[in-house]
Amino acid sequence: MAGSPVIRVRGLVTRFGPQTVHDGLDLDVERGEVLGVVGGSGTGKSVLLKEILGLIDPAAGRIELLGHDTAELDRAERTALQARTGVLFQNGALFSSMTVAENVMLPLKEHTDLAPALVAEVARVKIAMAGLPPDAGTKHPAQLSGGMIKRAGLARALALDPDILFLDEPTAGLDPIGAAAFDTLIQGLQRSLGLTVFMVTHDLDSLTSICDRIAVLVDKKIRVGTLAQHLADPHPWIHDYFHGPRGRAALDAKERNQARRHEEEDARRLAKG
Ligand SMILES: Nc1ncnc2c1ncn2[C@@H]1O[C@H](COP(=O)(O)OP(=O)(O)OP(=O)(O)O)[C@@H](O)[C@H]1O
Repeated sequence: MAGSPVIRVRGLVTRFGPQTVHDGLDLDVERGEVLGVVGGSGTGKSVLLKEILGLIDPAAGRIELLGHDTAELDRAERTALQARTGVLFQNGALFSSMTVAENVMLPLKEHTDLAPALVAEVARVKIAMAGLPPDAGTKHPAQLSGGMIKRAGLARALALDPDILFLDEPTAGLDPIGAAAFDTLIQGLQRSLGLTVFMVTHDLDSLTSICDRIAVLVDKKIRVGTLAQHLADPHPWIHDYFHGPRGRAALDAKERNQARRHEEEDARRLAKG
């Protein structure tokens, strides 16, 4: 994770009318890490994601994305930079009048000069990478389950081989098995593609199982740390979040998974003799 951060936020202030959402927020996201972003409802997680992407302008502060100060870019430069990111919005944000394949092809048509046959082929590969069956490409969003919509949105987010993947509540609305499968998929893609992942989530299982570090939005700022660091943080919201019943259950599950992995390693070692 050496080198300059792929996202660097300094002194961010966000206001909507009289409401101040962020007040002097700083954040560094390192290349190749999975950063989980948590915080109470309305603390500005989604707004932060949109500001980093250049979809909302902050009232003050500086945001650097992949080494570029986003405020200094003209429209074309901003669009080119956005093409190096992929976003999975909370509800998939698929275009309902288009098939899944057409949704995935859209960024390729807009941002590349690839021949139509190649565009279709790339879309087919991305749909498979997102864990969807081949026939999913011909379906419309209304014909898909919630989990399939997330995967289709993910396929579209991966269309342009992004450096950074932004996920807004990727497991919200999925059952625990579907959510765990989605986490595994994200982790596999992150490792094989070397992605940086910025993931807004309420899902403690995702935080404990796939995130390298966790950013907590409290008091209009961010505190970033490992799970162990947050567990030792006396801030009341952070303490309640990680030590509450849901936090405890997720940590127990993490410990059980670790114990199972150690057992598997031991069994493999014994089998080898
Ligand atoms: N375009 C907007 N105009 C005015 N206020 C907004 C706008 N977008 C967000 N807000 C306000 O900013 C605050 C932060 O919103 P945001 O959606 O980022 O919260 P969040 O932390 O993602 O919450 P949740 O976990 O409930 O999704 C909220 O009070 C919201 O009402």
